Amino acid sequence: MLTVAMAKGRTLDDVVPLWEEAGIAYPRDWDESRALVFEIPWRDASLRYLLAKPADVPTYVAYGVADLGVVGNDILLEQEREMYELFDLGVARCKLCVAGREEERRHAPRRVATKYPKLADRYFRSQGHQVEIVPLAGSIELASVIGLTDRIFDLVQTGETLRANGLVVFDEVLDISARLVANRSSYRMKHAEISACLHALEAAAARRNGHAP
Ligand SMILES: Nc1ncnc2c1ncn2[C@@H]1O[C@H](COP(=O)(O)OP(=O)(O)OP(=O)(O)O)[C@@H](O)[C@H]1O
Ligand SMILES: O=P(O)(O)OC[C@H]1O[C@H](OP(=O)(O)OP(=O)(O)O)[C@H](O)[C@@H]1O
Repeated sequence: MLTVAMAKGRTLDDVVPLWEEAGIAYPRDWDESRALVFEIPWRDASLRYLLAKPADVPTYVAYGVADLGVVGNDILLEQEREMYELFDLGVARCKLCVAGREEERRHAPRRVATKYPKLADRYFRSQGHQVEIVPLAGSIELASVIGLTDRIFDLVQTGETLRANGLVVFDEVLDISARLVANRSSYRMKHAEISACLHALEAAAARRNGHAP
């Protein structure tokens, strides 16, 4: 049995087609169901999926209740838990950016709203700025719109949320995408099953990129 902690929401939506192309079994009804654990046979073993909030996926993997996890590198980098990152799935792509109101651009940053306090602090220090971090749980743009902060440090995909709120990107900091991660001891103890998953995903991703068997 291999247990996979999957980040629900946008990550899951983008990962499912790749899972399908890789031929890895998954429950077709996990969208409609309120259940959080699903078990399904795959090859000569079985896969158990845990549907978790993205920010909780590293916890399940680090504690070893999940052997594998699927989650964005934004969360992995912010949490820095001990685990192996096996593969960049290349989906659920977006960018971690610094943004704000255009008129703030010429002023040095002082206050920054974000869901990623550690990454934001590290980034602004690397730029020679010591800023006050204002941690928020969501709708980060609001902080800049109403002038609570002069910068936000947040994910941008289409740019629609920024445009709708009169904000602009000041700097693109990191490329984000969904990653396959493994618990360290699972990686040793369940190497064959994990490799089977990994190789199926690598082959599917290579076919997508047009260089593949
Ligand atoms: N446009 C995007 N905005 C936010 N996250 C994105 C975007 N595109 C991909 N992602 C990935 O999806 C993850 C967030 O997914 P999602 O927004 O479904 O969960 P959440 O932050 O827990 O939100 P909620 O609390 O609204 O359910 C991010 O960590 C990131 O890796
Ligand atoms: O560039 P876009 O395509 O507009 O996407 C970016 C927006 O999506 C995310 O928010 P989400 O919808 O997850 O809500 P949240 O801010 O409450 O987490 C992110 O935090 C941005 O606000």
